[in-house]
Amino acid sequence: MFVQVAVNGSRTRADHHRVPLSAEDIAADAVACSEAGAAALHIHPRDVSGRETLEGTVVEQVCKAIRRRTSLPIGLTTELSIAGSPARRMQLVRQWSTLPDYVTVNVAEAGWDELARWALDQGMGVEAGVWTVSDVRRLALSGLDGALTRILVEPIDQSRTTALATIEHLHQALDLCELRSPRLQHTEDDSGWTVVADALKRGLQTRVGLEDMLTLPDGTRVESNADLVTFALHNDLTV
Ligand SMILES: C[C@H](N)CC(=O)CC(=O)O
Repeated sequence: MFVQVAVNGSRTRADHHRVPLSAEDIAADAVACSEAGAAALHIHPRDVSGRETLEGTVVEQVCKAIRRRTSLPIGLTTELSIAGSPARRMQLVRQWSTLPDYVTVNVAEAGWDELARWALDQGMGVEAGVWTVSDVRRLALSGLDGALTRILVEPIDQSRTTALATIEHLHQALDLCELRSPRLQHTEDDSGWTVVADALKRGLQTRVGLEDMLTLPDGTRVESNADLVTFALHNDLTV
């Protein structure tokens, strides 16, 4: 079972007191998640004030702090809202001197394909996030499928029922377009565990973490990212 952990996203300490923000906190969290059985990381680097950033100095600190302590593959966000514009995003990532193992690229965002091709040219992996059937078509037309680390199937801001319907449409479109990259399925908040359970039923990779959910399926608040990983790996969510 492949469970990635999204340790922080845009969450703040007001959301959860143990959201890791500094490079050292993220590295310590990564170690705990690795020991709990996580297969890979998804991280939003933060500056000293805790704000999300794609600045090269912070990316370097985060990657180096993690690699000093664990060999878990490191994935970084490239969310457009963090950089502000596609041009600024490219300017920032081109300054990275230490590279993560892969980046997440949202196909709905302007400039996604230039960013994905640049990342592949640098030897990084690319996770391509698809939110709609239009994203799937765009991804198919790009011809990037064979080069991707995985496709992220991500219904955004949807109720449980709507999320499951969207997922079904996304998989049908991916099949129709014959996109063969491994699929990881996840979403956030109330629908998070429903979508994880559906991923496991389908035999797909999935993702948990404080970015995606702050509670267990029964509403109990979790203490840490490692608790979420442990729960996903040691409970039969498919029943
Ligand atoms: C909508 C999701 N938060 C997208 C995600 O988790 C990947 C990313 O950082 O770009």
